[in-house]
Amino acid sequence: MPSHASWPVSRPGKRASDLLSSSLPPDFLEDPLVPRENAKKPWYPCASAPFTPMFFLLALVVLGGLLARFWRARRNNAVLSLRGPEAPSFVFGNMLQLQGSATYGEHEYKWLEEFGTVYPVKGCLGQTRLMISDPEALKYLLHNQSVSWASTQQKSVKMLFGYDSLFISRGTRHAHLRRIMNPWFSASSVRTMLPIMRDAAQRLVENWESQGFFGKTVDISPTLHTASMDVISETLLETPMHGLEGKTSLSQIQNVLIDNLSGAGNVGQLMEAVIPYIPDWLFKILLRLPIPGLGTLKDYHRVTDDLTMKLLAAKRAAGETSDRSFVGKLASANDFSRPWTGIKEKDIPVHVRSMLMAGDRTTGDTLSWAMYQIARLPEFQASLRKEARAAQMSGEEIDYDKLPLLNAFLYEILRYYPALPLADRIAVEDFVLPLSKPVITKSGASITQLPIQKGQDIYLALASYHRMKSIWGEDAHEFRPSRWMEAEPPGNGLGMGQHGALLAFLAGHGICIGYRLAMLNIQVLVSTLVAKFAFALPEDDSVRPSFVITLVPKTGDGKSALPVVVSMAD
Ligand code: HEM
Repeated sequence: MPSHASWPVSRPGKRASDLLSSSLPPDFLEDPLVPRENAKKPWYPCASAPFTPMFFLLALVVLGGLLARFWRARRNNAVLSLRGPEAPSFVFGNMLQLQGSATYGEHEYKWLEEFGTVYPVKGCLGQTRLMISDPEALKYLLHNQSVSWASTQQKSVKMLFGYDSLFISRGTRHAHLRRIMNPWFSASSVRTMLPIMRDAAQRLVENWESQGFFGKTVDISPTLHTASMDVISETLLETPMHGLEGKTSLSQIQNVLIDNLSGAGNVGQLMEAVIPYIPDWLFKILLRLPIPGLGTLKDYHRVTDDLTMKLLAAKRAAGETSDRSFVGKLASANDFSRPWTGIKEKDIPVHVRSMLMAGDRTTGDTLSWAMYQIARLPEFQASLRKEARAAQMSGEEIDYDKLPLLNAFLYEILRYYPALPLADRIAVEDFVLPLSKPVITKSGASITQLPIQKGQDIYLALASYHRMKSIWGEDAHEFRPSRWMEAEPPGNGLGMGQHGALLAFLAGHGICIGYRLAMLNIQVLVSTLVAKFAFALPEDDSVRPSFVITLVPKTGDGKSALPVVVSMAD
């Protein structure tokens, strides 16, 4: 088993305290990654006298909510008639098997074979969650408004980004925000970002060359994340962040935030079950308490508010507030004639943060998995290199969508390692879910549709859906890019995703707004790196996908890392 101390890590820059550079507000923390509160202080609010009533109030609210939910769920609930896995414990239900297994899918893919595409699993504290990978059912949920983001996710979004985020807006407000933002994410607009992407790819090459780790086993994941994030932040904020040079790295600050949120392990699982019962007003008060970790969140808000507002002020001074930039588009949305129209100036940073965060780990992890599979498949790597070099040497502008091997490979990466394997939802009304094929209940009855009650917790099981043999073939559990090079992409005609039946970017009204930007960013980085360098897996490779909200590469010792052997390609 490799020890971490033995691999050089492809660090984008210097020390943690150097993460934020001169482009940030001068009063910004010396080191935002170090919580400012004394770490020895108890973190729980009831530890000091003034918080005691607050803690008991919170406990009462949560207990009441859990009991009411439990009682409602028992009433004539068709979901309970379905077969599903036994829960190893009441406290954690099946959640540790689902989200905490060393290799993501260890249990889930077996359940898919045993219980089919619609089955209940147990959440924490007796909750029932419905796992759905049936294509008809998914299509229904993606194109209707019967479900919304689950309450815990909504609260996390409000806390991380702010209250007007695209993620949690619904109906006419959601459609309005998409109308304002869609043009910036269109194919023609994303093409104008190519120079920034090429520049980031070139700087990544130089960074690796200057670190001189060729021939060694190196954890390349940090620099891959930083390079992709440099692109996203520069395109959104029109300011070079130079994360690769060790200056401002929003990616690293965001990583600390996400790690704080997702690294709570078993406690985090329980919190997820409890948070929905905390009313918004109480949640807002809790966010004001001196809880360690919230300092980093406040600093992140301060930095992103400041960067956005400075950019806006510069645009105003230059009379450019309605230009084609992202912030320009938001600033010119000033028609407040209807309740759902317009974007208030104070909310512009909310949308910037939503994009920065949404594009961060998703892009970085997808890129990391691409480099992992390139290292794993030497022959395929050689063909990919040939294609990339031929395109570079053609002397013409590269159309990355026209590189057949690269695109087949990336679609397979997105299928095999969907950045979001589980999308959390909650039913906001009673409805009847259509199913593409009958499901057999515990009593042996065959049903072709399933009544769902308002309040039902649901997982859109995207990773399971991507492993369904009926769509992807008998070899659905194999990584095989050539499936995307057949006459028609797999699942074409099912009317599911934006390419074949792929749901890595979801579909319907909530389809990932940034998928073109993400694809081009990854295409440019992968083809630049594979043209220049050769990659191989170390002999003791133990990398596996692990669930940390997204699918993160982790080594056998549980560390987030992607160790590969890098050398100059012939
Ligand atoms: C490979 C990279 C990416 C993947 C796999 C990905 C995947 C997804 C998925 C699955 C969703 C739906 C989440 C849900 O509803 O539960 C989503 C939504 C979203 N993504 Fe991405 N994403 C990627 C990159 C990006 C980038 C680069 C941006 C922006 C810069 C972005 C912005 C968003 C936004 C704003 C939403 C919410 C859309 C809405 O609700 O209307 N994503 N993404």
